[in-house]
Amino acid sequence: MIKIRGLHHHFKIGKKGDQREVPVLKGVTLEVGKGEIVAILGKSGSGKSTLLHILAGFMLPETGSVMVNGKETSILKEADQADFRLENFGFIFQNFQLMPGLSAFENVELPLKIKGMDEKERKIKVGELLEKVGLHQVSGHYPNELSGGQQQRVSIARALITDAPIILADEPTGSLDSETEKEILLLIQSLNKKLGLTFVIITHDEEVAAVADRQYRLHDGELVKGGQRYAV
Ligand SMILES: Nc1ncnc2c1ncn2[C@@H]1O[C@H](COP(=O)(O)OP(=O)(O)OP(=O)(O)O)[C@@H](O)[C@H]1O
Repeated sequence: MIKIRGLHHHFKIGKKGDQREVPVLKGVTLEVGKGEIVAILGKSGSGKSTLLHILAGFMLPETGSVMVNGKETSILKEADQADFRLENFGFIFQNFQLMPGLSAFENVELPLKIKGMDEKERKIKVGELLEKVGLHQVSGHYPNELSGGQQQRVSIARALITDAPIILADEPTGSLDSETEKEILLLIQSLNKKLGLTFVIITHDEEVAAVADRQYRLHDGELVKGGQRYAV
């Protein structure tokens, strides 16, 4: 499903004329199969977000190859990247990134509107998904009327609504207390099992990474394998 080969990336820092190159990824190779949960651990600044941004096509790698569903994404044109991303990836962020002026229902509905799905079909699809993630009773609430865990459930539903097969999660429980973290990790595990979704989770938290089938650690620009799965 995902095949990353020999990924190198550096950033240039400092003022023009006095710039320094900082290597962040130094030959990252990773394969993720359909229906797997893979966690990428790493300290702050180790390059986790950089790797995720390259995987999602927000950034081009300096060298290396990123294949998603058999397609080399680094050669796609910018407009095609956006379509490819919408079709293949759903995103979950630490700070939820919900639209404050839209209800839970409308936040989840938005990607379908963008895709041009008709209203009747949208209402049915969103209603079913909100039920699956346990939010049907608060579907009319605005983000500021929801708890952190409920907001993250909305953002998970929004990530799933377009039927993208791969969910990229960036510190998905980073803003939540430990009880709510467990709930969200259980939801991720159950969606993985029931819907066969593939998850790539980046985190600095060992407990979050422990829900994954495989864990890797980004260290000195390279991925090191380690860790074992446990049930929450
Ligand atoms: N646009 C940029 N320009 C210059 N340097 C950058 C840029 N983006 C990231 N970096 C540097 O690259 C390194 C990796 O950053 P990255 O955000 O990928 O790390 P991270 O592991 O996701 O960190 P965190 O856990 O704190 O979010 C850091 O040293 C950072 O300062």
